[in-house]
Amino acid sequence: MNVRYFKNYEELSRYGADLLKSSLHGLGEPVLCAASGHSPSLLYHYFVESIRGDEDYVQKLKILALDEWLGLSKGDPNSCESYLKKFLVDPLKVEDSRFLRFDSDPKNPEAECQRMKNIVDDLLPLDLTVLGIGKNGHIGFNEPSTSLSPFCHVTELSRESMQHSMAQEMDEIPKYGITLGMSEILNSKKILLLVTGKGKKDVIRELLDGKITSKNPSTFLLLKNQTEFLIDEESLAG
Ligand SMILES: O=C(O)[C@H](O)[C@@H](O)[C@H](O)[C@H](O)COP(=O)(O)O
Repeated sequence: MNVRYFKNYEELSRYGADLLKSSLHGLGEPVLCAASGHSPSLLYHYFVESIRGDEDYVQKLKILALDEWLGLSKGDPNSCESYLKKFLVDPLKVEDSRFLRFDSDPKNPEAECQRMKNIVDDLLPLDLTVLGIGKNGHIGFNEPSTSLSPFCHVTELSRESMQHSMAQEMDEIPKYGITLGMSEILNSKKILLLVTGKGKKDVIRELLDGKITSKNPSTFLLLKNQTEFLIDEESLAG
């Protein structure tokens, strides 16, 4: 288990951004699968700063959205699509065709899952996936349950997800999300799990205990040697 501890969010983000840059550098057409939310925001900022001038790198980069809130109208500022545009796609000027994301308001959500599954299948294995961890141990919108889904799927959001900071400004909080599944996430050459933020102490302890359980989906990352667990010590306190 590759665990690295940091004093705070700032140090974790700087380290993560360097790791992201060095892991993707030199690859033909690097695919970055990207979470939204608080955990990766500063990391994305440092990553963008470090590669902004490198046209060659940026032109080849593909950004794949990890998940999306279902039912938000197109362009909703609180969507994962808008978040990734703000933090990665726009500042790096990634071409629209290289930004692969879910439609937050599809007519047929199951067909949307299949569309994204086909896209992901063509990209596998993903070069690098950046994840945050939910207060209940979710990764993407793979919520704790008796069973987990391997591929893109529609998921009923947990109370913790509906109370997520991204949901607080929404006119109406969605009850469902759409997300890459566990197999697709684990089919990344490298994974960075960013462990930062309050209210996660218990799920982190469970993860560090080293047992795998669908009640804490993040523990499945223990199956993957190429996962780097970057832990902000403040998150262990509360
Ligand atoms: O936002 C996302 O793309 C993910 O669906 C979600 O799994 C998130 O990474 C965690 O809920 C942690 O969120 P914070 O980083 O905001 O604590």
